[in-house]
Amino acid sequence: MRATPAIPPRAPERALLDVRDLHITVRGLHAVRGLSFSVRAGEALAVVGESGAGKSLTARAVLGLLPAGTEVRGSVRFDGREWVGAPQSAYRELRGRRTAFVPQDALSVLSPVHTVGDQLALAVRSVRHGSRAEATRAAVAALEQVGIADAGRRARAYPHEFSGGMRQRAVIAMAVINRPELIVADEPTTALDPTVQDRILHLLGDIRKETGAALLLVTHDLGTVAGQADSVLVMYACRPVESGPVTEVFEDPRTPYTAGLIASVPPARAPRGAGRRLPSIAGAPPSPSALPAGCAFAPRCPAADEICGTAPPEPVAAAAGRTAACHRLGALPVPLTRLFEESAA
Ligand SMILES: Nc1ncnc2c1ncn2[C@@H]1O[C@H](COP(=O)(O)OP(=O)(O)OP(=O)(O)O)[C@@H](O)[C@H]1O
Repeated sequence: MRATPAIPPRAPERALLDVRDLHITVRGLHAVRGLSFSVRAGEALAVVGESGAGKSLTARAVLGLLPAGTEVRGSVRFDGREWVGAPQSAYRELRGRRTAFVPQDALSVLSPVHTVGDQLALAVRSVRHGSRAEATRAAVAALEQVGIADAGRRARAYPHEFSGGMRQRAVIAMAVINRPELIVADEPTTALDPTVQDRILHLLGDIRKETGAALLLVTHDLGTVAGQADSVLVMYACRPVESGPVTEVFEDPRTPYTAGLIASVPPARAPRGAGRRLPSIAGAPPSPSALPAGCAFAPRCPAADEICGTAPPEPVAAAAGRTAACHRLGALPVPLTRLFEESAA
């Protein structure tokens, strides 16, 4: 039975961030199509999917950081206020005060000509009254909070004098220094050495819990989601595929795409690539400019049927607090991850 509407109704309990039927068109490319999700105060939501799914555009749309010439339709409400169509001046007020952005590349937000401490102090003074000395003390304390040793001295260094991991720590310090209610992090560790990635992700998770901020975390790596997020939203080729609490989605994925992503996550304790060959999803996602008429995952899906070529599946309620978009819901093998383990054998 498919009685559930395609656009889920607004959450009864008011969400801090509530996105409904978001569409983003960038330079004529319809790159995000009908995305709905919400994040409650203090909650961490991970948005996961392969390259080109539309994750970064979604994260940037929330903060009004989209490139010029981008068209946004739908609704993005932060604390009940509608932001789609708001002027940039309003977004500037929101960013840094109530929300913060952690990008992939720290150098895109740190200025090369000011010391790290001065930049942090400036961030403090842009929203709080107080003396220069107080702002500098807050900057040093924030660097200590993100685990930078000898923070007083380091605050006087320039970004290029920091390692990549330290720069990303400084960006996290900058993001949390004004105690935002929402942190949006777009692949915050992708640019880093793999040995540093886990530490930075854990730092972000710990800091978020300490400050009580909500987190919207964009990642292509489902393996990082388990310890860092409460809920997950899986995207594929511009559209939502599945959403729900992380533990439930991991234990019991409802769509073949999510199952394929889970099957290819290395076992938690094994070093990456060690042991058995991990099954992966054959093929690559389609380009957003050439999506098939039906389900965009059908050409790669071991469970695809004729119905899958008819139209893109709409997300429907799959269980309490969960949605799934698949024409074959209810007619799929259990557990779904077997689909991919068998195809890799
Ligand atoms: N400034 C832009 N100009 C033109 N096309 C863009 C622009 N930004 C994104 N796109 C296109 O929109 C689609 C979605 O991009 P987005 O960056 O949101 O994907 P993603 O899921 O974050 O993938 P990745 O992990 O590779 O960043 C892609 O096809 C991308 O090429």
